[in-house]
Amino acid sequence: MPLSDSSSSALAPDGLRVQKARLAFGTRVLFDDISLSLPSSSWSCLLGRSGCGKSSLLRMMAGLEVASDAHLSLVDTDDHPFEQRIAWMGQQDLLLPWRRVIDNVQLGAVMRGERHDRDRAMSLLEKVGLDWAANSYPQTLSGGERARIALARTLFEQAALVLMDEPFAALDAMTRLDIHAQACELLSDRIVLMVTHDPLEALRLSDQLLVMRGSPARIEQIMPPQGVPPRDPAATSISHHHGELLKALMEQAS
Ligand SMILES: Nc1ncnc2c1ncn2[C@@H]1O[C@H](COP(=O)(O)OP(=O)(O)OP(=O)(O)O)[C@@H](O)[C@H]1O
Repeated sequence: MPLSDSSSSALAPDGLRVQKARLAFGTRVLFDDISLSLPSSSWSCLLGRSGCGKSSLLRMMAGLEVASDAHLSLVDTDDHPFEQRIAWMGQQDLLLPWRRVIDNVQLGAVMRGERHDRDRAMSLLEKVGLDWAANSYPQTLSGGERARIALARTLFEQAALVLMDEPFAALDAMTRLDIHAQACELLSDRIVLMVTHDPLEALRLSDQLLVMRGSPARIEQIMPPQGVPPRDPAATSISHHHGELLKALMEQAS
């Protein structure tokens, strides 16, 4: 069975751009006039020091209220506002403990009062290797299994843009490597922007490596290692880039 969920391909734009992003809390300007391009079918990782505004930028892209002085525009390659559904995956899996796994996968549709699509939810559970757990409750599953259910739920949304805020941070290193490979394949036809604190994760997954730094912050692109994600974490190119990336993260932008 092919892993990627082709039902979303028709929704995918050629690319997206964030324009004129600004965030200030009173006189503290976190960023101003930030622009960012997200190519189609690409995975971008956003890194930066704690508190520079990464999660806030993601939340603003998701259309969430962050501050009164916060705005950006999210447009497609024809400069039209991007108004399709956006999927969100965060560090907390937010699975409802009183609902079975299969119902958690379909939660978005349930909340919107849409028709349930049990077959599709089941097929996504199969893709993440958890069809056997469809009728279980989330608390009976491991952290890694719960993360894969959250991934299936994200895929169920059929959103062209997937925003991820440290979705794998709570997982142990080996589980993280497994889920990287699966997420990379399953989300290959989406535009993914992921905030992470883990340089290795970013080097493994990124088509586009973005570092947010400075005050007010700006976003700089760093060349990702050669090869197609998910890259082998033991590859020498990864260890070489790891040092470079850490250096970039530690440097204070002028
Ligand atoms: N409502 C608020 N009022 C004032 N300051 C706020 C508010 N919400 C967030 N901030 C500040 O904005 C800054 C950016 O927060 P944000 O969570 O976006 O940073 P981050 O780069 O994602 O950090 P981390 O990597 O630690 O998660 C932080 O210094 C935070 O304290």
